Parts: sequence; structure tokens; C-alpha cells
Amino acid sequence: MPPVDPTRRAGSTTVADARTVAITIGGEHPTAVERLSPAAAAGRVLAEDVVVPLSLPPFDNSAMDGFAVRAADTAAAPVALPLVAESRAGHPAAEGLVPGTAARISTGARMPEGADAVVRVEDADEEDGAVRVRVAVTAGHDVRRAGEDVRAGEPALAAGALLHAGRIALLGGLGIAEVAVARRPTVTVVATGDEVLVGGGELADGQVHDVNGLVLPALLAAAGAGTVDVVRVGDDRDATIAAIGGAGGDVVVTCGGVSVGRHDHVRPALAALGADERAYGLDLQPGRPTWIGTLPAADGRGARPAFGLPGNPASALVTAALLVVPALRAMTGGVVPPPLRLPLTEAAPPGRRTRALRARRVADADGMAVALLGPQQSHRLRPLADADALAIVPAADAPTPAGTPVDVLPLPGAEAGA
Ligand SMILES: Nc1nc2c(c(=O)[nH]1)N[C@H]1C(S)=C(S)[C@@H](COP(=O)(O)OP(=O)(O)OC[C@H]3O[C@@H](n4cnc5c(N)ncnc54)[C@H](O)[C@@H]3O)O[C@H]1N2
Ligand code: MOO
Repeated sequence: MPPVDPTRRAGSTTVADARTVAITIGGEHPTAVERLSPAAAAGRVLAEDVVVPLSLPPFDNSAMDGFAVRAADTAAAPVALPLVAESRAGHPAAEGLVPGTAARISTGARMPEGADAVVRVEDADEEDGAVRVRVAVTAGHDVRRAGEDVRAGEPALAAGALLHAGRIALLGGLGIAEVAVARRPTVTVVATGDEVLVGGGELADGQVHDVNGLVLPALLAAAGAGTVDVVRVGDDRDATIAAIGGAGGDVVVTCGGVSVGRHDHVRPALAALGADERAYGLDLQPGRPTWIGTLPAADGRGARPAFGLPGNPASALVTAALLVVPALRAMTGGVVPPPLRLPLTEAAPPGRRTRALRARRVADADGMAVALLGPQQSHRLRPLADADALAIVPAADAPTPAGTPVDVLPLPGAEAGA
């Protein structure tokens, strides 16, 4: 597959091309399918179409607590109707209604034979074995019809659907005991850097606390990854080769050491391991020195997607969100949602590369818009903490004016306004 337009100069793969490469690689390495109960399948991607096995509601039933009647009997309301039966949820009335009679009924209880409407408790008075109906109702009033929700034989959910709570509701209502879903892809993060102190404590001169080893598991778990293990490696070529080569998981994600410095060993290590480089160097700020490709089968493990993310925390988070997250979704056969399109609340500064700016979705009088979060260099953590989305702003010599619509990608696990 030639993923990248060969006429583009090296190191300038567009964000759109890079996402296509990531999604393609993900699709080439699908995870296994397993069968789970709907309760256990929450957050998974459905692996096969589900057809509605029975119509819902399964029977005509009452939408309200009240009295099942024949609508025609209420035309001259107020009218008293003798109560001849009761239909409770799970305990249908044994007998039907003959003209001029009524039955007590509960919400969700089966409509008795002969009844075609429900009078709410609030609109009636019960006395001496009869109900005095104060309002006239028409046929079908407060009745839920069999099959009005979904019909047997029609599609319920399509393969690729993410099983969120509402879809679990449909599976539950249909009585489906098991669904085929994709296994969550597992990830190993190989975090590089002699300067990184893991687990807190006192910083020695020149050290920084670990950020990426926390950020990537948090982001990827929110995006549907299974276990995300983190292994550490110093700035050493052989150790980097050993760490990447020995990494478990369905996907390997390195961070740091992917640029062009004397102590950046990731790209040469990937080459030494026989990795297939599909893209290196993006038209993206932050995230330019990102590597995308696959590791070959080795040591009993199959070939698998690999991502070399830059070490700056914003670069790591941005490239993981833009590339690794859709790749994981593609590995499960899931639909990768398209970006939102929202106007900028303020002008974006000029920039020589396409920017993935840390941003917040905001609602104003005209609807949703996207607000940028101040200075955006790739070492800064403040904008990451405040962001719930990335705003993709094309390269421009002049400021991009307020009001310009841009692509917006919500960050997994971050909700607008929360
Ligand atoms: N001469 C050039 N220098 C750099 C270039 C370039 O094109 N020419 N590209 C710059 C860009 S853009 C980026 S992005 C960075 C990426 O560098 P690396 O991926 O090699 O990352 P490192 O050098 O290892 O680290 C960069 C930065 O990130 C900090 N870091 C790394 N890991 C962690 C961690 N787990 N937790 C917190 N912080 C981490 C590290 O301390 C550095 O400050 O290269 C530019 N240089
Ligand atoms: O591309 Mo780097 O990611 O500017 O900071």
C-alpha cells in the first residue's frame, strides 16, 4: 500500500493521510471476536449484525396506571363502569372486557382482550366495585402497541456499532443473551528517556516527573484499549531494540526518542527490528517526528501496529489521540467518527504547520464553538489539563479569523463542559 502521496516531501505527511494510514494499519490487524453478555459488552464494538428476534413491545400494554376500558364506553363521560378484572405487570387479566365494563391496570400490564384504551387514575374515581370515568378517551389512548418500537426481522444493530448504554438497552429488551464483540486491543507503551523519574519523589538535577507513562494509559483506556502496560527504557540503542522487540500487546506505542538527536534511538531501533515504516514526519504541530508502521511477526507474536510518538507531553497526547485512538477502533472493526466542524471563538495565530490545538468546546448564543487554550508549545501541561478536544487549524501565514469553521476531535474521556 503506498499510503502517502509520493510527491509530498519527506516529513510532511498530512494529518488526514496519517490518520488514513493509522486506520488502515488498524484494520489490517483485527482483534479476535468473543461472545459476551450485553452487560459485559458495554463499551465494546459489535462484530456481527444483530437482527430483531421479537417485536417490541411484545404485547399491547398500558402506558399508565389506571383503568382499561373500551373507548366507546367513555364517550358520554362521566360514566360508571363495573370493574371485572385486574391486569398487573407480569400478571395479565385472565378475562377480557365485555362492553360496559372496565379493569384495573398497571403501567406495563397487558391490555385485557376487548379493551382499547386506558383512563389514568387521576381521571377516574373507584368506588363500590366500579370506576367513575371523568374524561372521554379515544381508542389507543395510553396504550403501547405491540411492535411499535421494533419489529421482528428488521436490523437491530450493525457490526461496527459501539455498544453504549442505549444499545445495551435495546439488546436487553430483545432478550439477547450473548453478542459477538471484538476483544479490546492491548497496548504496550515503551517510554524512553534517561531524564524521566517514575513514581514521584525528589527530582535530581535535570530530571522531570513522568507524564507520558500516565497519560497514554489514561487516554487509550478511555478510547477502548484493554490493558495498557508501560515499560521503561533509557536512551540506549540496544536497550531500545530489546524493549520494543520484547514488548507484548496487540499494539506497541513508543514515546520519546523519535526525533533526530544523538540520543534518539527509536527509529533506528524500529529499523533494526525489521519494522515496516508507513510514515515518518507529519505536517503537524505538535507531533512532527511521529513514526507510523508495523512490527513484523517475531517470538510467536504476529505482526502488529506500532507508533513512535514524540516525547513532549502535548506531542504524545495529541498524536495518540489523532492516530492511535482511531487505529485501536479500526482494530475492533469499529466506526471511526468523523471530526466535528465548529467555528473558532477567536483568531488562531499563524503557523507553518497544521496545528492540533488544545481546545474546549463551548456553547454560545449561536450554538457550539471551539475555544483555544492560550500558549500551546508542546511541553506545556496547562492547556492539556483544560482541553476537552483538539482543534485542527491548517497552516497559515496570517491569523485564522474568529468564526472560521475547523475540524474538532473530542478527546476520549473528556466531556464538553465537564
Ligand atoms: N534538531 C531538532 N530537534 C528537535 C526536532 C527537530 O526536528 N530537530 N524536533 C522537535 C520536536 S517537534 C519534538 S516533538 C521533539 C521530539 O523529540 P523526541 O520524541 O525525540 O523526544 P525526547 O527528545 O525524548 O523528549 C522530548 C521532550 O519530552 C520530554 N519527555 C519525554 N518523555 C517524557 C515523559 N515520559 N514524561 C515527561 N516528559 C517526557 C523530554 O524530557 C523532553 O523535554 O524533538 C524536538 N527536537
Ligand atoms: O512537533 Mo513537536 O511535537 O513540535 O513539539
